Amino acid sequence: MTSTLTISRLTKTFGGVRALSDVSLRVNPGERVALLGHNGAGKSTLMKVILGLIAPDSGDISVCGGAPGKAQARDRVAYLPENAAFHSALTGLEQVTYYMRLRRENPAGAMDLLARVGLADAAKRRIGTYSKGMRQRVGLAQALIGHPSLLVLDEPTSGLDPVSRRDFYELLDTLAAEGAAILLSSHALTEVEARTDRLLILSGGKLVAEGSMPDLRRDADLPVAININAVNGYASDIMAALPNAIRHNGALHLTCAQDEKLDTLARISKLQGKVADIDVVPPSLEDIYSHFSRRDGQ
Ligand SMILES: Nc1ncnc2c1ncn2[C@@H]1O[C@H](COP(=O)(O)OP(=O)(O)OP(=O)(O)O)[C@@H](O)[C@H]1O
Repeated sequence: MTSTLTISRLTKTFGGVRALSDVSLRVNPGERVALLGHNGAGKSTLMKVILGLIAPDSGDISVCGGAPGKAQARDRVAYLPENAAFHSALTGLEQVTYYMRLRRENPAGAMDLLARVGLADAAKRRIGTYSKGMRQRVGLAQALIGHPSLLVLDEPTSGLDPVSRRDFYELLDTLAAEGAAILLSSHALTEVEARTDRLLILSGGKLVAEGSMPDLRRDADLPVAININAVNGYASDIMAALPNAIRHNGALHLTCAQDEKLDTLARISKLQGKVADIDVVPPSLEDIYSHFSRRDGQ
């Protein structure tokens, strides 16, 4: 399959700051890919390079088969900035109509685009009266002009309520099912885990991890926590059988490597009658993300 976006060994330096260092990645048609990373990790710089707004120092990049910023790429790429600004006196319909004209598209399709993002009823209201979620939808309608093959979305759901977020991702699902490639940056781990196909983690300008959440969980290989509630009077017996266990707030806790989990559970099950209950707590998304996005000194 030909990738919609192919980046190979991309490097970008600002003065002495290495914003991107040897970054390689692909995004295929129909794929929803999340770009994660701490503040200053290089996400916006990567998006600006993809859009052709800034030139890399070195590396190769192909956007929809063309060079970033050139006509072939620009015709097929859409960008939604985190805080898209609109003229508050224009209606949603006027805004989208105006941008359709700029892109030499037939403006008769403006209402259909607004309907697609759930703004048909508010299309003739001034944007100044719209909520943040509604303004974000205008931005998305604008981004959808001309059926883009690649959508680059900078924190598209920040500030949206849960229902607006769900609607937003449902629309992205439809676009991906139609073949669009989607690259979105986000700090909302739970939502991107559920709603994207693949995660890319940038840290200090380097791509430090890539894959689905199960892939990252396996690669991180973080310890599993096990909490044990002892039957009254048996905590010491359990601690003697499980030397790694520590007592905290009346419960017993231990951690073990992923590949020791079944052995550890087998040892606990032999303590039947002494154990009232156990909880097995896998590493959280935040643990896995912090593991990969750790910076020096943090
Ligand atoms: N025009 C510029 N001049 C100098 N340094 C810059 C410039 N643009 C970005 N940088 C630096 O490059 C690094 C990456 O910045 P970038 O904005 O790409 O990070 P980010 O991951 O988008 O961060 P955030 O989540 O805060 O938006 C940072 O150290 C930033 O200060």
